[in-house]
Amino acid sequence: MSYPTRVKLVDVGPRDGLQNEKQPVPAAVKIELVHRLQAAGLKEIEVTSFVSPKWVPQMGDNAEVMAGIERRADVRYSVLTPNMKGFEAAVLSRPDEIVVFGAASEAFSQKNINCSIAESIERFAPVVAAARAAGIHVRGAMSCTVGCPYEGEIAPERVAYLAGLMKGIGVQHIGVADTIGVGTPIKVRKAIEATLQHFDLNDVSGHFHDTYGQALSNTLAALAMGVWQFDTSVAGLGGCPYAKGATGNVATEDVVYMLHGMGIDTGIDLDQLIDAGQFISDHLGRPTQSRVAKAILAKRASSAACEAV
Ligand SMILES: CC(C)(COP(=O)([O-])OP(=O)([O-])OC[C@H]1O[C@@H](n2cnc3c(N)ncnc32)[C@H](O)[C@@H]1OP(=O)([O-])[O-])[C@@H](O)C(=O)NCCC(=O)NCCSC(=O)C[C@@](C)(O)CC(=O)[O-]
Repeated sequence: MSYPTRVKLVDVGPRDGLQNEKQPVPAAVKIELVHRLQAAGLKEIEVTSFVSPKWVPQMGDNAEVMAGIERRADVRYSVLTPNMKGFEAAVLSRPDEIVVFGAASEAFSQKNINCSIAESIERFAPVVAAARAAGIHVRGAMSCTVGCPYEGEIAPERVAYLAGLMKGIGVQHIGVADTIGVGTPIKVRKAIEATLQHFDLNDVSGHFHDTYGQALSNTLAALAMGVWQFDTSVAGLGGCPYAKGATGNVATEDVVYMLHGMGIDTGIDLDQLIDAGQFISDHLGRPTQSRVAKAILAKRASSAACEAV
C-alpha cells in the first residue's frame, strides 16, 4: 500500500477548537495561539467564524482576532461564513479562504444553521460567487457525513448529493467531516468515495472528531485512499455547539506523530506544536487531549527531574 509522501494539515483549533468554550477566551489568547501554530510550521489555520454571536458567542471577536494576527505570506488564514452577512463582514478582515458549511443530515442543518440543506445551498451560492470574484479560495465543509446526532447513520448517497450541490455552486475544495466522531474506517471510506463522485482527490480533505477514539484510524483509511489534506485541532480542542457530547477533532500532535513515524512529511515541528498545545491548555486550565503531547510532556518532565538531581 502506498501513502502520500507529504500531508497538509489545517489546524482548526482557534475556530472549531474554541467555539464551544463556555468562558470567553480573550482575543489576545486566540491571536497568540495562531502565532504559535504558524511558528510550529502550520501552513493553514482556521482562525474564526463570521456567524451570529447569538448562536456562537465565543466567535464574536472575529474581526478583532483577524486584525491582530501578524500574517505570514506562506500561511493561509481561513474563516467560516454561513451567509452574505457573514461574508461581507469577513471580507473586511482579508481572509485567504472562506468556508461555507453544510450538512448531509437535514436535522443537523436545521439545528446548526437554521435552514434546510436546499436553503443552505441557496444561501451559499452568492457567498461562493462573491468570494471567487474577489479571488478568495472557497472551501466547503460537509458535516455529519457518517453519522448525525439527531438522525443516526447517514448513507453515502446523501454525502454524494451534498457534494454535488457544493460542486454545482462553485465550491473549490470539500471537507468530509465526521462531526460526532462515530465513524469507523470503512464508513469513512464510503463517505469519501461518495465525495469523489464530484470532487478531485486533490480537492478533498478529512475532518475527523475523536469522540469514539477512531479518528487516527479514520485518518489512516483516508490516507490509504490518497487523501493528503486533513483538518486537525491542536491539543484535540473542540466540539460543535450543535452536536452535544461530541469531542474535539483529532489532535494535531497525534496526527503529526503518526505521519512522521510513517515517513510522511508535514513541515511541522512537533516540539513547537506541543508547546502551542500546552499554551492553550494552560489557558483553559485543563490537560491536553493529545495522547502524544501527554507522553512527550511526561518524558520532558522526567528528563528535567533527572537533570535536577
Ligand atoms: C447561520 C445563522 C446566522 C442563521 O441564523 P438565522 O437566525 O436563521 O439568521 P437570520 O438571517 O434570520 O438572522 C437572525 C439574526 O442573526 C444575525 N445574523 C445573521 N447572519 C449573521 C452573521 N453571519 N453574522 C452575524 N450576525 C448574523 C442577523 O443580523 C439577525 O440579527 P438580529 O436582527 O436578530 O439582531 C445562524 O444559524 C448561525 O450563526 N449559525 C452558526 C452555527 C455555527 O457556527 N456552528 C458551528 C460551526 S459548524 C461546525 O463546527 C462543523 C464543522 C464545520 O467544523 C465541520 C464538522 O465537524 O461537522
